Amino acid sequence: MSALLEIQSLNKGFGGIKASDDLSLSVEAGEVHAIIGPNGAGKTTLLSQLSGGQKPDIGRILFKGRDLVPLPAHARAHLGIARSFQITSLIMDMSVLDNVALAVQARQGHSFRFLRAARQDASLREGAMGLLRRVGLEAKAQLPTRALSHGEHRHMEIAIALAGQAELLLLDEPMAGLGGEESAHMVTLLRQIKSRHTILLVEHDMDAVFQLADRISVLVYGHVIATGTPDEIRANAAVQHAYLGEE
Ligand SMILES: Nc1ncnc2c1ncn2[C@@H]1O[C@H](COP(=O)(O)OP(=O)(O)OP(=O)(O)O)[C@@H](O)[C@H]1O
Repeated sequence: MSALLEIQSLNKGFGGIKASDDLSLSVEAGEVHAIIGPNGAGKTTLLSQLSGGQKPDIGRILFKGRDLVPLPAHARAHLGIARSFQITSLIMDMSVLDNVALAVQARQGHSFRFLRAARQDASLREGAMGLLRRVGLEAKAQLPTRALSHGEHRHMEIAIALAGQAELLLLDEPMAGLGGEESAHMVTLLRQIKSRHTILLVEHDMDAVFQLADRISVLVYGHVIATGTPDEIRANAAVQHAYLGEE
């Protein structure tokens, strides 16, 4: 494996708070790399710096050797990085299919998102149906989005993140708010996705993290205190002290 993403000495402060503190880690092509850490450890701030929502004060983010820091969010998306949001971006009054078709259209580089065009364009609809099939929502394509459960909305968000065929998916708490059965469905879905995409996963659900991750990095006060396989992280005394011991 080779490093697809190399994060080098990121620093990001908010007033006196160091949200990223000399943060370095690498994500290998093909792996699921989970970021765990207590509330306020800087996980969301890290994702924002990767997707382009925020700029680091200092540091480099190399994606396939190219520094992303000077690039705006849309340029990073164009290079093959997609982020799914903790806060849903779905349009509830639209059908499931239309939501995903718009995402396919947007990722094809159209600067405006016209619903009418998305509805009439067979290739967009077929692309969107293919994505809905991948996340198990094909049968619900014509329903209004608001008719779906919270768990199904999270699956839709994964379909939207997949619309751009990104090489690297940044997933922000995909398990948030899901019940037991819904979480199990999401784990199964992410396992399937894993074969075709590299995934950086921020997640509080430790069962899901330990089932899915090839490697885990533990963030505490903006700094990576350990990176390793799930077994290595479980056995790491500093991690147990800083985080897992609290569970
Ligand atoms: N825009 C901001 N302005 C000021 N402080 C901020 C801002 N964004 C984040 N912070 C602070 O930076 C630190 C890291 O926040 P961040 O949301 O990245 O943590 P997190 O690990 O994602 O937390 P959680 O697990 O609760 O989602 C926290 O102390 C937070 O209060």
